[in-house]
Amino acid sequence: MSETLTPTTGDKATATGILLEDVTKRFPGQDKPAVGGLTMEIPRGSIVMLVGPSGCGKTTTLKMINRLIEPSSGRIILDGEDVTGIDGDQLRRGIGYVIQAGGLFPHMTVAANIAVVPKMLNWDKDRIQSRVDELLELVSLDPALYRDRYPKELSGGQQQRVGVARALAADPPVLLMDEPFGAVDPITRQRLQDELLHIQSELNKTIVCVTHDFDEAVKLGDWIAIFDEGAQLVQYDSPERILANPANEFVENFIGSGAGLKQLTLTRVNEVELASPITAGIGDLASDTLSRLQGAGEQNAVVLDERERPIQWLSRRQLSRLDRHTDAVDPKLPVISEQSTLNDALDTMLVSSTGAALVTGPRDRFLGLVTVQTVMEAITAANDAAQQGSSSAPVGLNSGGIRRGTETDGQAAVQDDAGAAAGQGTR
Ligand SMILES: Nc1ncnc2c1ncn2[C@@H]1O[C@H](COP(=O)(O)OP(=O)(O)OP(=O)(O)O)[C@@H](O)[C@H]1O
Repeated sequence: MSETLTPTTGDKATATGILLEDVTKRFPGQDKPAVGGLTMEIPRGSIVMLVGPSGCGKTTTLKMINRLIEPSSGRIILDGEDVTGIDGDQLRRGIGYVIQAGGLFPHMTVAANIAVVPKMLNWDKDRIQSRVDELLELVSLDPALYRDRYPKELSGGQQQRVGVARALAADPPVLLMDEPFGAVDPITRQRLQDELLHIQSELNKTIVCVTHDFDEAVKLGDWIAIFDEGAQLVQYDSPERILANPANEFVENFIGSGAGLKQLTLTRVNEVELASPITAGIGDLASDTLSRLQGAGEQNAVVLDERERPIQWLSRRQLSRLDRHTDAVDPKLPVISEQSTLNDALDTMLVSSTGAALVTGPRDRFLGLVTVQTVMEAITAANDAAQQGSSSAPVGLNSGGIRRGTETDGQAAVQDDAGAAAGQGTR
């Protein structure tokens, strides 16, 4: 393990999306550094969540990556290139940045907001226009409806989506997000999280995201960095291992109660096997559907519209009173996305008291059913995996903040916990 502990060579940096190397930030007039001697690998193509108490240095760490805040010392390396000294504006054009409530320019339309960076990069008009529409589709906003609106004509969730589209406009390899879903209601937040995961499964960006919400960190993060004051890394590991083996009492308190239930947040619906119920189309004879149900020994059938989206979920009894399936959409259908967590699935099932939820994929197409039974089996599997998981965590350590760190400081800190950060070794 020890050869992976000193990420100071060019080779190592190339394998890493982002590398913070012994980075310190001191603000004038503050006696302690906001970020003290932080060394941290952000693996390429992964989502790293930064969590920790208020004022511990999360945002400062994030903003040093795109140099909105200049480090007092240390180096920032992006895809193998030391960017600590390059022009900040140029650097930021290559890094997507999303802040709370989208941070949109109020006097510009949605399209103009998304086009800001492509314009700076001198893209031609047609290319910008088609990119804007493509991105609006990506974040699930109909371009024809939304491209000419102003931010104030959008809901909070829609503004946030446009913020994500804007950050992705020039297809940057790195996306920085500061409390991106902090300003929206819990249901919208869940949807936006699911969409981010959808987008990430397509685009595979290197994402660093600050959040106050530990559940959000567990849901979105490939890796979670838990900071204490001065951006001292207390633990940097997979959500599974942090939940199963919190490094110390600070982390335990941070996780809060219900670590067992939080395991449900670790598994997404697309990782479990879905059941395939009987389905029917609009206009089909209900009696046919009923006899197929009876033949299969099942109780409920799903009615799909012409684009294969679920619109009704009917029991034998409801079917027996029907002639043909109509196109009426049941607004109370227990539908979840394949990117939803099993926690979300269980919530949906409990509210609808059906013991199952309908799962949809891209463009809301019906994929199958997830049942309580599936959820229970997945919890057992997740627990087993957390106990056995062996992939090593990225490097993360502090050199000691105020006193500049030595090699020995850093190594001692990491060896503490099999590669996971354990800043307490140096404090
Ligand atoms: N521009 C600044 N000038 C002086 N001190 C600052 C400045 N920005 C941040 N700080 C201080 O640096 C420390 C870290 O702040 P930072 O915003 O990074 O914390 P955070 O973990 O993101 O907090 P929160 O969760 O509350 O957003 C805090 O003590 C803060 O007061």
